[in-house]
Amino acid sequence: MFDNLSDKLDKAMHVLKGHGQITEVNVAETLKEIRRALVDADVNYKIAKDFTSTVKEKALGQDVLTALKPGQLMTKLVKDELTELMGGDAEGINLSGNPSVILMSGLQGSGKTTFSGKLANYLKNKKTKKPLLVACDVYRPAAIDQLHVVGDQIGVEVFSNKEEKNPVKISEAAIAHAKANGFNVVIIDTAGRLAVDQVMMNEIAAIHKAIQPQETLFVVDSMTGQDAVNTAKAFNDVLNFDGVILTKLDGDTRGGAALSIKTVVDKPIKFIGTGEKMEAIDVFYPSRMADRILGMGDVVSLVERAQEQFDEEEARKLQKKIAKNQFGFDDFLKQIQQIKKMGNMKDLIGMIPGAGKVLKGLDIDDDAFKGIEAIIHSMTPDERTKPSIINSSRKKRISKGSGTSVQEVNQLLKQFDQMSKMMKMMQGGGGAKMMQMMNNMR
Ligand SMILES: Nc1nc2c(ncn2[C@@H]2O[C@H](COP(=O)(O)OP(=O)(O)OP(=O)(O)O)[C@@H](O)[C@H]2O)c(=O)[nH]1
Repeated sequence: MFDNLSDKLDKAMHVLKGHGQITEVNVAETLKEIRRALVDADVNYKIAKDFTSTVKEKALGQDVLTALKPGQLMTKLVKDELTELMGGDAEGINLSGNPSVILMSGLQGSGKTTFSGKLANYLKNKKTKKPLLVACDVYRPAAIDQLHVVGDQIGVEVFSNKEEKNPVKISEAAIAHAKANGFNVVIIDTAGRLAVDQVMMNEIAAIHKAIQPQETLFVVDSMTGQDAVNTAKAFNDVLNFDGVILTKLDGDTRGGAALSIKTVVDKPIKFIGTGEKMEAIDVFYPSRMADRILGMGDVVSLVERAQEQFDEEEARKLQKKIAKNQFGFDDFLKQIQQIKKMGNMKDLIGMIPGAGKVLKGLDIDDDAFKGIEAIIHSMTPDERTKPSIINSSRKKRISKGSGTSVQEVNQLLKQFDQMSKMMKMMQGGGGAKMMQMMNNMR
């Protein structure tokens, strides 16, 4: 996420390294670099210029006796300003209505339908709501089918009517259906167009006026950079929406949309989409995002994700297995699946402070566990519970079955063996011995 920007900001801070204090001269060069980094990330020039002016004012106004070194001070000031630029405090969505009606707006392909599903899934699982999804695209039957596929996937009912060509009527009927059937949130997915046009704007304005939603959200593809900001402005002029959803932040986006939208439309970014899966949705926290941009990671989100996946019952079972020396490849596979549920590898690594810098240039596969999983899947149940029986002919068979080399199979077996020993030791509290083992593994 925002790798280029992070890199450039890091270099900009470097200018101050070795200087005892911030002066007009050394700060000027750093600020020039910061401005350039922001403009390169597709941030509007005026926003970038205002940004550096504020940082400069604050930097020169700081007490010279501050305990922070100039580089650290500048990083803190930039972090604070980035947070401010992206919206200050995190803002939730309004769920006060009964039902609460949420209207989705945005261009075709921005990720409206996918996000409607993600939001329904999030509200159902994390907020114990009973959501109803509504398909209001009266032009493309395929869009209605797509929402049904999403609904089936997450176990949420979808309201649609392919015969009705008036989206206002569909929305009203859906709300009546929700009231009669105990749904407390209604998420309306509307039709998008390839570009902003009057017909689409009139249509969504009419829906908006008729149903008076508690929350109108504008969904935008963050990969579209400055265009994202222009589209946001056009929609906001008509709808006066409540919040922005930035999708596809998992891609190679430069970050400009995230950094400029709040200033242009003065509406908060509420959620971000970080993948195609239904779980790839995150509440947007400006301060955590600023940390990530500055390469400081986002440990809070990482721990939260781990906690979400943590199952106490499973953990207890696992502990018992480890104690009895019964931890096998099936358990290992389960652990991998849990990690995978936390998000893609690139995203997770980006949350570890400093990791981005250390692993720079390394091509981390989205599915880094593919090879390991293939190897385990090629093992027999017996081999999974008693890896010690895997002799050389079995290794050959496993490598063939998984499309890997015998060397890779060997490597996994060795790592698994060391890991099992380490786990056993952790149970027994053999600290020093474990350190020795970790050193060996390295
Ligand atoms: N990588 C990634 N892909 C996404 C994300 N959100 C949506 N997509 C993909 O983007 C494409 C378009 O998403 P849709 O949800 O169909 O977009 P839409 O706005 O509903 O488009 P229409 O229904 O045609 O108006 C699909 O292939 C999605 O899988 C995201 O956060 N990350």
